[in-house]
Amino acid sequence: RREGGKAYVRCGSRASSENTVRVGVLGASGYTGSEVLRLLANHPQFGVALLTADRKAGQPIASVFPHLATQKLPDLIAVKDADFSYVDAVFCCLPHGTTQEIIRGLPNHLKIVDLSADFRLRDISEYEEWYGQPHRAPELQKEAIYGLTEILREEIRNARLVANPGCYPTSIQIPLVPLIKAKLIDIKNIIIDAKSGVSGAGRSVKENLLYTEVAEGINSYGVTRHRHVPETEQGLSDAAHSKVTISFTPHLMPMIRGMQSTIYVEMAPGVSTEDLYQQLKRSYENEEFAVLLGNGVVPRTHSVRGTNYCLINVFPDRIPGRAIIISVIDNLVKGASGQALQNLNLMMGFPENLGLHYQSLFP
Ligand SMILES: NC(=O)C1=CN([C@@H]2O[C@H](COP(=O)(O)OP(=O)(O)OC[C@H]3O[C@@H](n4cnc5c(N)ncnc54)[C@H](OP(=O)(O)O)[C@@H]3O)[C@@H](O)[C@H]2O)C=CC1
Ligand SMILES: CC(=O)N[C@@H](CCC(=O)OP(=O)(O)O)C(=O)O
Repeated sequence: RREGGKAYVRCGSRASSENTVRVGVLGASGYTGSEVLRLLANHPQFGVALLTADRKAGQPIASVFPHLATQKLPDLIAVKDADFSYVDAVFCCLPHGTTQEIIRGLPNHLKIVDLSADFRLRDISEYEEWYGQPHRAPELQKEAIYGLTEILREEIRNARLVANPGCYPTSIQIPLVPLIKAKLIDIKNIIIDAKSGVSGAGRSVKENLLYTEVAEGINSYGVTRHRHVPETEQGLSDAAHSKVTISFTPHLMPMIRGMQSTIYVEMAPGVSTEDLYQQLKRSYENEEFAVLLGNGVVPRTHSVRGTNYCLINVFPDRIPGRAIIISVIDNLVKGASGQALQNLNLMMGFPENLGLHYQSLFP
């Protein structure tokens, strides 16, 4: 189909409609960009209008990602060559730093979901401290809404620019925000042991991501200092109306996708594990993608592969007064592209679950 002289391609196989939302994917040759395209293949309202890349600009997407050869998609072009006048919304799947420069140059009519960290931290000086670079679009930071859908749904609906959360902060905040709001846990005594699949680090070549260094081993990284700490503390502190501090250690696991956060908490005096469970049950009983397992079932990354679910459960610790919470997501879906699509659905006035009806690929 052509409009304004440009080809755009509707995803999926359903009949086209004049109301199709024309979506651009900036950074389509990366992991989160290609994951957006996988999800859009089943979206009834969004059509892909534009794909960009940097080094791979000029190539057909199928030569970068053969699994996308089954979809009719535009070729990858450089951002500078893109005509945004025929695009309604963009997923910005670009590296931190680069993103600010590119987003500040985009026209105002676009709805933007930014998957990078560039607009997640409200405090610009905190961004500059943790990301080690000046912020080049502080004026846009003021209008950005943090895209943790289950917590900030109403704000997201009216947003033009959504800062999609990081994968670790998503897996941590979904279980902890309701518990903190209800004052059920000690906000100075939260310990998080988190693990990620290697796709969490993106597709660009890095020595520590070679198969030889990732397979058959576990690598802790960012020990005592990881940039997801301020992001997570910002969200948890909002819930507490007071400064929350966390101990957080991420690990790189020899798996492609998936993320688990095992969270150790001290309960407030008189609070039981059952109270934590009941609070999460009340908070998420009407949520499609935040699911409390119950019955002592242990959440597994295998259960969320390719899905937008966050599976959670709560367990009593052997130490009285303490509890263990386990939360799993797919880092590329609820931790990135799936939550981004959930947010754009809301921003465009659609049900938030459109195009997100996936069960896990198991085994
Ligand atoms: N991977 C994950 O699980 C998650 C990632 N994120 C965030 O999402 C964003 C994208 O991540 P991911 O997809 O993993 O990254 P990748 O490294 O896989 O992809 C990056 C994309 O950006 C393009 N790009 C790189 N530099 C430039 C530039 N200077 N100008 C224009 N385009 C450029 C690349 O093009 P080319 O290939 O042609 O070089 C590629 O398409 C990052 O900010 C990341 O932190 C957020 C949550 C989870
Ligand atoms: C395994 C791995 O390296 N993971 C990345 C986190 C990916 C993510 O959520 O996000 P943002 O980069 O968008 O913040 C890391 O620890 O930096």
